[in-house]
Amino acid sequence: MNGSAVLGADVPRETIERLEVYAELLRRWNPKINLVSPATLVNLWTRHITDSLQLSALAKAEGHWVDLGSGGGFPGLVIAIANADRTASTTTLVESDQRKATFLRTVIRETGISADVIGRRIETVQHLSADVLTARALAPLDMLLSFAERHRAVDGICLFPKGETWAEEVAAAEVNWRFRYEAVPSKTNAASVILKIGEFSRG
Ligand SMILES: C[S@@+](CC[C@H](N)C(=O)[O-])C[C@H]1O[C@@H](n2cnc3c(N)ncnc32)[C@H](O)[C@@H]1O
Repeated sequence: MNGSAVLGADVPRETIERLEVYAELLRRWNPKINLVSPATLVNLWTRHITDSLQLSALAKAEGHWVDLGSGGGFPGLVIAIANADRTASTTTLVESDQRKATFLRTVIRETGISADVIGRRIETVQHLSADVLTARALAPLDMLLSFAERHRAVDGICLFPKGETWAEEVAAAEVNWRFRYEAVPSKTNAASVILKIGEFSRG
């Protein structure tokens, strides 16, 4: 299946072409470094690419987008590709596994986009001043908020895709944090949501 068949007319041709380059590289590298579960490759365009792309509609493109624990690039690299032609948008991907960081840099080079890859642990990276902070399948919400406390800009927002146990994660995080959230229904999985969190504090 190719990108235009899944994404449709709303997505610019240049974006689809870059995503197709990315998808091809991912299929080639995956047997060596397991970027995504091999069983999900058959649904790569919905399970990973569309799942990531839906986040770009939930915040303004301008500003600094930071994706933590990017792995094979979901959602951060897909968002960087979607925002590639917007000059006021920058992207940083944080991934401590050096082979995966090398993969991310390869996709950035081959697609001709610009994005920074930091190949270190989130806890050791200097404040990144993220206007939009994303992380998928990285850690429970309680820990994600600790990471966000370190890296979010004043007035920055968090977008965290979460699966069917999202309400339990919210309840567990409320033990240590005060926050309001919006649970935006996922377009790719009826049981999943994207947690959108603005202000939060320890409490
Ligand atoms: C389960 S994978 C998810 C990858 C990707 N976000 C996705 O949804 O496909 C988690 C990734 O986070 C990275 N990671 C875990 N802890 C990290 C840390 N403290 N700092 C930086 N990267 C980390 C791992 O190396 C791994 O690639």
